[in-house]
Amino acid sequence: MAWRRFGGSSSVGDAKAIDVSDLAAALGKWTFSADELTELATSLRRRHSSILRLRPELVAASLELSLAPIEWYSFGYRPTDPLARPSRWLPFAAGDYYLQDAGSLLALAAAELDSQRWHPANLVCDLCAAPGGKASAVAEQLGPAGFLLANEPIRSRLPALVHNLARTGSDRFAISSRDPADLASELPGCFDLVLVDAPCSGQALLSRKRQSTTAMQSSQIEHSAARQRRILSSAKSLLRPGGRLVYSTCTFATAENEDQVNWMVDELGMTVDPVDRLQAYASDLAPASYRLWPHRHSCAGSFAASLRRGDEAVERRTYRTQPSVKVERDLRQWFDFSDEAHRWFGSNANLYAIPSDAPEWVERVADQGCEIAYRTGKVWKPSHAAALRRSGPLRSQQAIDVDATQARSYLAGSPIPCTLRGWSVVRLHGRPLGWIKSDGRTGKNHLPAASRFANLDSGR
Ligand SMILES: C[S@@+](CC[C@H](N)C(=O)[O-])C[C@H]1O[C@@H](n2cnc3c(N)ncnc32)[C@H](O)[C@@H]1O
Repeated sequence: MAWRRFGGSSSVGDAKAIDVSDLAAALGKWTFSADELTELATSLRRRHSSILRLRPELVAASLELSLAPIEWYSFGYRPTDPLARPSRWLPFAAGDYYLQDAGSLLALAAAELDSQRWHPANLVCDLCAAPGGKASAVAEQLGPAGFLLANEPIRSRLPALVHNLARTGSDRFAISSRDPADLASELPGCFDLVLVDAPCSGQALLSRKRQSTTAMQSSQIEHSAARQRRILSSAKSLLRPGGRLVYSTCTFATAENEDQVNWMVDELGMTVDPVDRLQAYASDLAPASYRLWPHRHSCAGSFAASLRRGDEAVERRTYRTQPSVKVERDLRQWFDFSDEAHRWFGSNANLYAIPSDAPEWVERVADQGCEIAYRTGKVWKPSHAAALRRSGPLRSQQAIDVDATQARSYLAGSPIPCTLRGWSVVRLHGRPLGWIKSDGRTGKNHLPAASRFANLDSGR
């Protein structure tokens, strides 16, 4: 599985100069003064450092890092030192935070994940989920009865999604890889909240050097806008009456942003649902629409909007829970499978667990969930995701606690001393890091190569 790393460099990029008139045309109906347009063009050549999105249960002060809060999202923090490399800090390897562009937090703020209005029992679909920047934030905020379906149609993008969801330690998610229209015909009216973080022309990615200036071309913008409308129609069908849709992009073109909001109101009959505390970022071109700009907000830039499906009746299907797959005997050595709290699905190569109160339809559409075990040849092994789980009776029966020095050594891939025999989870101050298998003296390191951290700073 590929682990997506988000670097924290703040150096000035060497991206090609951006033609100001091309930029003005690409913005569409949005207008800036000549000076501000030049400022924006300059800012698009600058790389903005990633920020930290903390686990909701953590208090920033407990990390003993020098951080300043992000204004638009309560769990977002920026290192005060612009040269800081938070991807090299031990708390990152231990799963205390996710690194992403501050602009990505706008959609989370629009979904009100960090507010009193968030409902932990929500059924959520992230329709365009990889690599999981938003899906992982949702998974961390779900409580009993809540569930996330993270959908990503491009299969090659699934490993990063799988990995980032595993890092949350939650089991309240499943992963599908369907075209949105297929999913909508399988699961009409099933969700309280659908996130559409749409594929787009990606003009904001210019500053992260993950997009070329073709992002400015009208053909690219029109192509993206047409695809977004198809996805949005499906997203509406997935919502229950009154359910919420949060639409977001990382591009500046109004054709892919405010125009789409107006289209959803006019053509799909949706209503807008303003987010009061985002008023400072409100767009004048459509209601309940918010923007961040690289030259104003020290991020790559983003757009988010909040809408609701009307109360019209939706014909819901009934689903029957599929019987759990039979759990083989050798899996019982690590976990208690006798509990009624879980359902199991998978194949004879991978076993996934979901809480037994997860929606009945999960096994119909899911390819993966929280992986508990996988088989190589005839031998079952416990999965890395199972070690990282932070709740529930499926926790390993055995764990060993290590200090920061041992944790760094383990995370770099080294064996560690362990007097327990067999499989144990290695923990740092209660945070699970991964598996070892010990002969009673030395614990062999079972961290997947993609989850190792060879260059952690020693002081943090
Ligand atoms: C902006 S990215 C999503 C980022 C993700 N939400 C996050 O926060 O990490 C858009 C995603 O949509 C996926 N995608 C591409 N075509 C799609 C389609 N027709 N329907 C749904 N998603 C699509 C892309 O593969 C990509 O992973």
